[in-house]
Amino acid sequence: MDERSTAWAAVAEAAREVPTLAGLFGADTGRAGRLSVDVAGLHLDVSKTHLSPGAEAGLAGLLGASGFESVRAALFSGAAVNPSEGRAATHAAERGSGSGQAVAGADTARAMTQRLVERVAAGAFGEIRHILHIGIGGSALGPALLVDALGEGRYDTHIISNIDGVALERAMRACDPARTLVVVVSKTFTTIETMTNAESARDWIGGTARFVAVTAAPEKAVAWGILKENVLGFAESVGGRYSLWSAVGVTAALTLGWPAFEALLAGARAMDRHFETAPMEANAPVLAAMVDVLYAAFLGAETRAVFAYDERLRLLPSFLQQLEMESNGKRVDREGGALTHPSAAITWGGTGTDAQHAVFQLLHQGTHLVPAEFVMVKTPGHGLGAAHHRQLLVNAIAQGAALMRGRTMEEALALSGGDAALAAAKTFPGNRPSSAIVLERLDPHTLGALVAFYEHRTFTAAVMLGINPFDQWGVELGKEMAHAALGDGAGAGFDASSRALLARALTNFA
Ligand SMILES: O=P(O)(O)OC[C@H]1O[C@](O)(CO)[C@@H](O)[C@@H]1O
Repeated sequence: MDERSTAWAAVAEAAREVPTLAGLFGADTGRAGRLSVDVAGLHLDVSKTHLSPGAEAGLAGLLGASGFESVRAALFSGAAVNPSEGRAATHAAERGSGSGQAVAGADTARAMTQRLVERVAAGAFGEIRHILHIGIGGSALGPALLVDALGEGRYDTHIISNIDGVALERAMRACDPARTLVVVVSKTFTTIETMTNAESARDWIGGTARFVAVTAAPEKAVAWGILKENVLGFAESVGGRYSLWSAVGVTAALTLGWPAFEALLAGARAMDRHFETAPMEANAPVLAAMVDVLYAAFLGAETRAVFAYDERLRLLPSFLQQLEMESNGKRVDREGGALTHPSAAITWGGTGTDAQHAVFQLLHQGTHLVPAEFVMVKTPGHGLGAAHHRQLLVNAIAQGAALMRGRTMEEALALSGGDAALAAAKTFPGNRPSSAIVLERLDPHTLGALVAFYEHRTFTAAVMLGINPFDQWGVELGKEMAHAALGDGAGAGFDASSRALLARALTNFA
């Protein structure tokens, strides 16, 4: 057996004997403190998970056997960590972390982005009241998270992604075309949804004078009609789902102001430093990744659920779905060999307390194992008084406590007047895992740290799983087949069912 296989087998062995959560706390009175980390305004607590001392040691061994320290150094130095595309992954350089040429390139690109923000404020595009951001996937989800989380800004900002014209039409109705700046964000500048929406926006405005492009293919944006001075570039080595730190963040920088954008980058840099230097047992992204891999690859959890107990973070679950599933939803390893173990879990979630009244039944009493994550913010985002926020936070914490504690049959019988069937329905198995993240406050700095935490957690899990988190070949086939069917209108290469569906669905467009 090679070193990685041996380390993998050691984790599997530790996972076979993992104690209950109550047992883990009983054996270690310092567990809550030992498995909590404070960094950059973020408190992480993974103590209510089955990360036993044996599993933690095994996973640390797996990281060592997977060359974690050298891959992490390669990430920050700008070396090619994305083998299937032969590229570096320079998102940390975009916020000024690490070394190598990418950091200097990112500094220059950032200065151009700042200049654009200043030009808009100085009236270079006339009086701007609305921003219409057009992009999809990584070219929309990050900016949308930032703008939604950090509240009302200087402009009325709309972020449009879907090809369904309903989305764009609704935004158009809310905006005055004469006072709208359109920001078209597409790394490739070929994505069909984005280009179709951009064309409709161009028709609506009647030209491209108030258009800005953000792309790794600036020549395509210019050929499309956007003035060269309004085109912001970013490097090919910045993946879409990791791109909000680059010029892709310009909509957030415009809406929230440049100092806020700088604070976002500074928060992420603080997390970068922690990730690079903190010891494994006190390294927040590493600990969280160990938990993720333990459940997904060793304990059979097919999903993990993230609940934002804060309305301002309601887009966090959808942002994380792309970050985690597009990064780590792979079936081959870095060398192209078939994975012999599960890759990442399916990420899903919602907001609390809403989700308690919708999906928590399954978490508490269903037959699936679902590690839950509760994300909270200490300070409220409203001025309505303490009752709202107190209830919000207490509910999040009570859910985690209830998942772990459960309710025994004896306790349930006492509540059911001895009715055994009712008592069975009222019994909770408990021993169900959760982790908690508490932010000191929600501001650009802590949000930057939070997003960088999730990026590094995803990367660390990929290292343990042996996969490349920076490519996304799995999105190509469906795109290609849609392209072919748009060309011939009949789906010549499709199966019989899909051809019949095409014929039925497209009768209005013959
Ligand atoms: O920025 P682009 O090139 O328009 O791509 C948008 C998104 O499409 C994807 O390639 C997936 O289809 C994502 O990875 C990316 O974020």
